[in-house]
Amino acid sequence: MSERFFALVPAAGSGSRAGQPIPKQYVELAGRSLIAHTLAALAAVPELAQTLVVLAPEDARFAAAVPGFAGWSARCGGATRAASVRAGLQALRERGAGEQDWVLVHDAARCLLRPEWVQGLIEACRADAVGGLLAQPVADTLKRADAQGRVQHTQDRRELWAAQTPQMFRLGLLAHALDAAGEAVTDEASAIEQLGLAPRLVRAPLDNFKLTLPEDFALAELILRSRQA
Ligand SMILES: Nc1ccn([C@@H]2O[C@H](COP(=O)(O)OP(=O)(O)OP(=O)(O)O)[C@@H](O)[C@H]2O)c(=O)n1
Ligand SMILES: C[C@](O)(CO)[C@H](O)COP(=O)(O)O
Repeated sequence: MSERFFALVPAAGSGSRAGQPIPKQYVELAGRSLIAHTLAALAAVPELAQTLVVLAPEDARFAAAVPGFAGWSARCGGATRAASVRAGLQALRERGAGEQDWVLVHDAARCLLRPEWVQGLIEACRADAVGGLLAQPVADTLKRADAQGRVQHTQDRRELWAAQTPQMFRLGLLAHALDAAGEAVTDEASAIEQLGLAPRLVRAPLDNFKLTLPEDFALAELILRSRQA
């Protein structure tokens, strides 16, 4: 069987930094839930065989937030993003995904995703021995701070990129990397790097940002509405 591409969407977080009354993935923006925007973008990527959403075990909102969702969901989320992704990889295996299939892990909370960015990542990485991720070269001048909030020094930014998602690796390699890395890694690429491998960086736009803080929601809504106009 030829290799396939699966999307894996961790959506089991609580959104503790977002200041919302419900988990941030279920907040409504421009007429539908944040996660519904994310899944609509993935559904428009023809290369993807299927999308699996990782939910918290106690999740009771998904079905109403994404009516008619045609992909897979599994209530196997863990205490950390890494644990949720590991459980999601196992859920993909149980649904027939193989160790050589590609998995594109994408945060539910990056709801401004566009299908063409995903296609660009796939094109750039499908022949790559390691895999890669969407990312953006850092544009601001970077300061390292001390505990009092005063500048210690200015960091050279020339080789620095901000990691985004999707992050795309073969299922078997990613599962092995995450098992070895433990809970502390904040993205898939970090786990792969710890194996001594170098994921490919694929340049992506700034508006693929992750909704994390309260002020991110108004900006995301503005962008989503401007796309509808
Ligand atoms: N235990 C966790 C933690 C996070 N995520 C998911 O990973 C993505 C990125 O994580 P983040 O932005 O940190 O989300 P939260 O953990 O929900 O936010 P916070 O850290 O502010 O609590 C989100 O789509 C989130 O739902 C997950 O599936 N399981
Ligand atoms: C995966 C990620 O979105 C890449 O930038 C990020 O590392 C998630 O970090 P968080 O602290 O779990 O939000």
